[in-house]
Amino acid sequence: MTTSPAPNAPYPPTHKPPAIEAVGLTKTYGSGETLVHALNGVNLTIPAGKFVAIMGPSGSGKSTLLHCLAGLDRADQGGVRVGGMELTTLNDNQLTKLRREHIGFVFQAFNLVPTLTAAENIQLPFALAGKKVDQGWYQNVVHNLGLAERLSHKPSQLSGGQQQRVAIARALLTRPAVLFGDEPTGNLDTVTSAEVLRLLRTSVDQLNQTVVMVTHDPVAAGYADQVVLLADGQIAGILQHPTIEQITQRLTALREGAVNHA
Ligand SMILES: Nc1ncnc2c1ncn2[C@@H]1O[C@H](COP(=O)(O)OP(=O)(O)OP(=O)(O)O)[C@@H](O)[C@H]1O
Repeated sequence: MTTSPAPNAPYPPTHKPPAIEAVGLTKTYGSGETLVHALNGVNLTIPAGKFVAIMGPSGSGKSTLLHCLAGLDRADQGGVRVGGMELTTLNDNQLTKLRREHIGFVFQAFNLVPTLTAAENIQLPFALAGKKVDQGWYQNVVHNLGLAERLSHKPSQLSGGQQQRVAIARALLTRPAVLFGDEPTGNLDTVTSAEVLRLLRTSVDQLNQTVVMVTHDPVAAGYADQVVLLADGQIAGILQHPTIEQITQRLTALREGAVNHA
């Protein structure tokens, strides 16, 4: 016989609070005839220690959602909690501090400092904050991302994939509550892109990182545990461990829907 837990029973020891909880997010741009509902009541929970891809037709609100979740932009209405911290009530200085200390970013452009070595780039946020790097964690990250042999190289001496690995290592070094990627493989060829996606996967599987990535590429999204589909600023579906074919099918249907609505 199975019994239900008491209503206020503590979570089982394996339960982790979600990495992100967004409730009722709305964001509009413009007014009158040019009014656009970029986000139109988005409710989304992202579990900790998972790899999540955000997909949808062009203009569906992916970047707006990512920016609101990452504290880079503010929603007009609704709440966002990241790692248990409520973002919406923070002022600009508090938000900047939270982003610096608790949130990691990887963009399409690698954003490395050309005059610094890979090691210096990875440790730059700590140098700027005057904080000491946890050497054990640094070695762990560098080892897991396969960068040990490249640490004294400058960005110009590294391939695109290696530069993105340095950017990922830099983001992971602060042990962010969430690592956000905005088209992190958008500038990479297919082979290098696969290498970077495998490493993001490794950061989830080996380092217990939560990764949230916007991508247009069903192959990239195929590395994720969960694909969140957006259409017209709303959640249009969530796919758990989808195949590339399933992702492509759903995206095609959403794009056709978007064209029919236009
Ligand atoms: N700063 C802005 N001013 C006015 N409209 C904006 C602004 N930013 C975004 N929008 C509009 O909000 C909607 C959602 O934009 P968003 O960039 O989030 O979509 P997206 O899904 O990331 O698109 P894409 O895949 O083309 O990058 C679009 O209609 C866009 O034109």
